[in-house]
Amino acid sequence: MIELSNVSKIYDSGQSAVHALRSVDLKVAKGTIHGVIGLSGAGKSTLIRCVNLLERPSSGSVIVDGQEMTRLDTQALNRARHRIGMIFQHFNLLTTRTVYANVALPLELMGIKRQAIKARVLPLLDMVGLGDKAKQYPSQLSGGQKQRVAIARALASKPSVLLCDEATSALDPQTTSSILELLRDINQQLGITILLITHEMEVVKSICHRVSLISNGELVEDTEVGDFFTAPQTQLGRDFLNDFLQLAPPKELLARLLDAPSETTHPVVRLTFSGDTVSTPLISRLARECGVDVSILQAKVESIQERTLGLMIAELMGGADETQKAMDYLASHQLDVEVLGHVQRNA
Ligand SMILES: Nc1ncnc2c1ncn2[C@@H]1O[C@H](COP(=O)(O)OP(=O)(O)OP(=O)(O)O)[C@@H](O)[C@H]1O
Repeated sequence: MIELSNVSKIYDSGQSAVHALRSVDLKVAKGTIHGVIGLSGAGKSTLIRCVNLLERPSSGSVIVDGQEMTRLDTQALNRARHRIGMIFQHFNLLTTRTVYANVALPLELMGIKRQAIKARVLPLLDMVGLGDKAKQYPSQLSGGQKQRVAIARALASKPSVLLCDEATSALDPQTTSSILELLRDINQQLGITILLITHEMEVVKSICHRVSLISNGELVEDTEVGDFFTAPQTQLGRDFLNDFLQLAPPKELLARLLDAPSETTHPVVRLTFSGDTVSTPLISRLARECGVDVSILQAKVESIQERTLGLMIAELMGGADETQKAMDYLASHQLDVEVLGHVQRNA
């Protein structure tokens, strides 16, 4: 549905060039919700704007719905953009137009007749839950309602793709959930493919099927959401996950964490359980079968879509042989084990 191949974008702002995207390959399957997550300045907005050519890539290919976007002339590009709706963080509504007139605008620009516009706009307003707000102006609406108007406007030209540029970043958590629910309904009921960018893991967790992680203009992970939450492949992915789960070692522990083991230290590990391992009594077996004591420093269980994820930070207390046996035991039970460091015994 959307296929970016080898896309690079360099902003040449006179004195210095900024490499905002570096050889990005991205495929978004038809009918899916695909999230792109990354830190500020990573290149998320540039990436999503390259899909409808609001930004023209410096090189590479952008195919949407079978069409190579970079080769279209202005008229053909305008037509192609009718099939690609977009919503923004700050809604971008026209303040002097009513809700109805905002949603009608793209249809007016397409030269559609008044009656046909009415027949399209009113059901759209009903769909986004604003059937009674047609005559109001944006200034009379809440942030969530404004985003609903923007969604209705984006859907007016019956797009097959919806691009969401930080669509919930300006909203409070409750309003965010209701907008995400609306996006999920649009995906499921209308079969619209959604590409969204966000810096919030909650957004990815709530509605995305697949997620890509962007760092410094490069896509560094591209995976199913369940896999990203249970076994991120990069340190940045792990940092996002830990921030989201708020499962970082306590400051007091960090202060005494040593990089290298010695005869007088115990390892401190972060264990990630997923699938069947969540419900297996591994820790008590670990103690029994390997002869170590396990001191649990932090633990959490999360539901990520259909999957359950357990996380734990624990100190494995025992002699060198016992702790090695314990590490082998954990590894053999498909747990993700990360050694965070080592602490002095009895410290
Ligand atoms: N028009 C521009 N001219 C020059 N540099 C730009 C332009 N737009 C973006 N950049 C630079 O490109 C890089 C990527 O920016 P981009 O806005 O795509 O990142 P982002 O991940 O969306 O960030 P944020 O989450 O803060 O919006 C940044 O270094 C940014 O300063």
